[in-house]
Amino acid sequence: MADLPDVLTIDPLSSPPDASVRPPGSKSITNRALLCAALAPGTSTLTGALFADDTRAMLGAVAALGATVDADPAAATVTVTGVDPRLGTADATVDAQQSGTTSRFVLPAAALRPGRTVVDGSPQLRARPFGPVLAALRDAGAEVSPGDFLPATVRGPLPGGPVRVSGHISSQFLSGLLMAGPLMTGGLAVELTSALVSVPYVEMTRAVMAAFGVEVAGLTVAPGGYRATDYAIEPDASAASYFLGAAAVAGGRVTVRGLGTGSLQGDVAFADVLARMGATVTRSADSLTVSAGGALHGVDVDMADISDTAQTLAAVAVYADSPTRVRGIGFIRRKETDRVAAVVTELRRAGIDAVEDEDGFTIHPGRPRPTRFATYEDHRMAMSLSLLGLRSPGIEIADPGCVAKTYPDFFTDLARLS
Ligand SMILES: O=C(O)C1=C[C@@H](OP(=O)(O)O)[C@@H](O)[C@H](O)C1
Ligand SMILES: C=C(OP(=O)(O)O)C(=O)O
Repeated sequence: MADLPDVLTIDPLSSPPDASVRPPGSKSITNRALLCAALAPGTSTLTGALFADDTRAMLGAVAALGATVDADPAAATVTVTGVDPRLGTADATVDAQQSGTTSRFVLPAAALRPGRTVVDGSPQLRARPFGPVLAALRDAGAEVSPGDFLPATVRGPLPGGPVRVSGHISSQFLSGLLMAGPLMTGGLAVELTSALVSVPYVEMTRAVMAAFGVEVAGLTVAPGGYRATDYAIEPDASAASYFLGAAAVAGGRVTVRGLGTGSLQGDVAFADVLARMGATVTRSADSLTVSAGGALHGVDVDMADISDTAQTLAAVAVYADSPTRVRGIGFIRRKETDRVAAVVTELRRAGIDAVEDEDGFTIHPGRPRPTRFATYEDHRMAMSLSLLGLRSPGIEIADPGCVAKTYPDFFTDLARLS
């Protein structure tokens, strides 16, 4: 990662972008593939992997579970030799840093180990919810420390069987349980006790598990095991939203290479939201292009399935010709920060009429004034608000280094649009 200053000024583009970009590997796919590979006897090679704080946290986590990892960041490749966690009797600790996926995915896998595993993370992660996955692991027969937050200690064996878990806070609890499912003695049958958010991420879990030889039928996994494989990871679709958003904001064209019609990532649907606003979207087997030139119109959209792109849309909505209402995302108040409050507060700081409600926000178009944006230790605040700087002068991003969570070279890649 390039050295970043404490505050970064974003220079407006001198002309509309006409660019082709390939963001780094998907965080979500990398962290699933790392875990499945770590649970598979034999050696798997992952290509196109993301190297960022969240995936380094998972690399550390799978090593703590006993897997052998050999990472080559320059080649975006990781070789993983898996182990059967049910043989792991030594005590272990996992530092999940700020990573929701690492922590929520590794807890069920760690609970397969007869040794004790302590899972902890940053103060930010300690404030995020863990109650549903910890309760489900207690249901499934693991020994789990009391409480609903990190640090948490888990210990197997994990008999499995029927478990109940909520879906309305995060889909990551369900994904984590499913991935440990084949190694639970009795397999796993999950019953959701509330409506699931972020649904495409559970489809992604099924797809990655299938690539490693495990089928999920509905929410049921039979006892069995993973098979080591070589696995290619697509570029990150949430990261791509900033470049597609840039095309919309600056009235140009951006192609994202590597995100084709067969993408496993729900966030590619962000392009469809831009299409509803008036942009043109073109898809091929291995790319996604957004071009914009005319007026952008506000939309009323439920983003419960693609909530990592809600802040991107908030930035784009500033330049539309009518208000944009985003619904269905109350649960993003418990991500890296309260993202609803944070994005509304920052846009208001720039003089934009932005209004929050319990379930989302409304952005009224306007002309942002020169502003130093706070970023709340949230990579997506930094990346999305930087889009305003591509069109409006005097936009500064405080603590730009927070993008290291998922996209260390984001600002270098953004500068390539000019
Ligand atoms: O499973 C995943 O890889 C993710 C699921 C989503 O979280 P929630 O299910 O908590 O909404 C998303 O916001 C996160 O960035 C990654
Ligand atoms: C919510 C996010 O991450 P996580 O939940 O994996 O920490 C994100 O990357 O926007």
